[in-house]
Order: sequence, then C-alpha cells, then structure tokens
Amino acid sequence: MQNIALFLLCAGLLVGCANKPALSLYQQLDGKAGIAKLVDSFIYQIGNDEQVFHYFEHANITHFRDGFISHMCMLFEGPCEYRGDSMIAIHTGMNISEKDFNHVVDLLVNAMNEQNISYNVQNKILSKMAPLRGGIIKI
Ligand code: HEM
Repeated sequence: MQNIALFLLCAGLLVGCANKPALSLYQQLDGKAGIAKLVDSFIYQIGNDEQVFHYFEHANITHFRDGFISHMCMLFEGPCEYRGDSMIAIHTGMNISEKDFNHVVDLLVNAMNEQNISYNVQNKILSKMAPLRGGIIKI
C-alpha cells in the first residue's frame, strides 16, 4: 500500500513538472525592470559610439527609452502594449545601411553582456529582433 502511494506521488510530481509552462522571454529577463536595465546599457553604448550616434543626435532619448522598453516588453511576450509608431514609420528616411544595422546589433550584444544575460537568452532576443530588419534598413 505504501509503495503504491509512493508511486502515485512520484508520478504526480513528474506530470506536474512536465506540464509546467515555459517561462516567457519577458520573465527570463526579470520583467520590465530587467528590460529597462538592458535598454539603459544599450543607450549608453549608442551614446558612446562614433559610427551610429549621428542617427540619434536629434532624438528625444526619454521618448526613445520608453518606446524601446515597451516595444521589447511586447516582443518578448510581456504584459505591455506598444503604442508607438510602426518600425517602418519610425525608421523611414533614416536610410540605415546594413553595416550600421549590424553595428547596432553588436552594441545590443555588448549591452546584453554588460547585464550578464546568458547566451541562451541572448540568442532568443536576437532571433525575435532579426525578422524586423527588413522594415528598418534602407528605407
Ligand atoms: C531590430 C532593430 C531595431 C528595433 C527593434 C528598433 C526599434 C525602435 C523603437 C521601438 C523606437 C522608439 C519608438 C518610439 O519612439 O516610441 C526606435 C527609435 C529609433 N530608432 Fe530604432 N530600432 C532598431 C534598429 C535601429 C537602428 C539600426 C538604428 C540606427 C542605426 C535605429 C535608429 C533609431 C532612431 C534614431 C530612433 C529615434 C527616432 C526619434 O525619436 O527621432 N533603430 N527604434
């Protein structure tokens, strides 16, 4: 009888674990606070970069920060609604080259390293952002 109870307990634990929902990328980043820290590092990287800083020279950084945080939060399945303009609308007229786009991705990687984000999570972030590339460069 005791053995059966033990078996049922173990089976229950196994099923419980198997059904545990995977953490969203938002949760793996410690939610909005973690995203805000990442975006602050990213802004610092851009602010100290000679190659791409000129794009941001006249941007309102507080507005950019808020927009980038809520966009990331939405993209990573967090409880946020991004209310800014579309990626195409924002980046049209900037004529961002492929080289500069790749450079900004490198700056984001620097920021992720600075925030000690694991390579596994970094890869997930980059794969969520990569599909947006077509609506950002050369427009
Ligand atoms: C996947 C890559 C990128 C994403 C997801 C992205 C997303 C965004 C978002 C969410 C905003 C702020 C929207 C708002 O105002 O609410 C923004 C603004 C901006 N982005 Fe990007 N961006 C990307 C790549 C780039 C690159 C490569 C550059 C330049 C080299 C760039 C230049 C800018 C600038 C200058 C602004 C500020 C515009 C302004 O307020 O005047 N972005 N971007």
